[in-house]
Amino acid sequence: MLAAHSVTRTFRGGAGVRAVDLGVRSGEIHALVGLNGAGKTTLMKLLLGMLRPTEGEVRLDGTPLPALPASAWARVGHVIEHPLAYGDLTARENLLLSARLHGLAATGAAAAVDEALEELRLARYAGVRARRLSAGNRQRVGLAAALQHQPRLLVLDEPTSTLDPGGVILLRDALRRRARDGAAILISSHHLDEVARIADRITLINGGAVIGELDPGGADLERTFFARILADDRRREGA
Ligand SMILES: Nc1ncnc2c1ncn2[C@@H]1O[C@H](COP(=O)(O)OP(=O)(O)OP(=O)(O)O)[C@@H](O)[C@H]1O
Repeated sequence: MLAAHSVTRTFRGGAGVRAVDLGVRSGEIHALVGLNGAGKTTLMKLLLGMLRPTEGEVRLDGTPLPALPASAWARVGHVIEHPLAYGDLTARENLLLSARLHGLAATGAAAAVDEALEELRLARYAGVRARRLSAGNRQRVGLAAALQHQPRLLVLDEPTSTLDPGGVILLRDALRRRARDGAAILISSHHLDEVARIADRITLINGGAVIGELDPGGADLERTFFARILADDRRREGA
């Protein structure tokens, strides 16, 4: 559904993303893992058209992003860096706004918001202004906003970074349900054990490049992760 072809975007100083090929298929949860600064967020921004590649291209359903009609984005959900939450609006108002921005009509939006509040166990905070919510509950509001319009593509950057264990399980179940219904899902994470539980495919990114995949069912994922990164660092130092 979503495919990056040889995508490059470098910043002044040399950091960025280089010649990345990556696909996200319908019905699949695909995880991106890498160290801080490896390029995960940059790649996700490129995949969502928030950043333009200097080389290569990204396609959604075979169409290059610049040629997509605005309506194509209505069935995409994402959380990149800061979850959408206007501080002065309540959790419910934030979700209603996001639902309408994703093209849901007023009645459908209200029902979708109620379901999302329930799914992310946010109902008791529905009337609380976002700026008064805890970081974890704000993240839940951002995730609810990304999930509630039943997107066919989800791109979530570190979606569990501030969630408690209950929130992690809720999100895991929510993503599994979406994938079962055919959504294509890309997540980034630092939590290898959690990634192993949820991902069908794990791509390893280091120094802005994809350096391979990890087997989600493999033994000692952490050890393999560090060994692969170390080998790549050594290879590049030697190059
Ligand atoms: N707008 C920018 N201008 C210059 N450099 C940037 C910019 N955005 C990102 N970078 C650099 O690109 C590299 C990749 O950053 P990115 O945020 O994509 O990493 P990440 O894998 O998401 O890291 P983390 O796990 O810490 O969130 C970093 O070295 C970062 O400093």
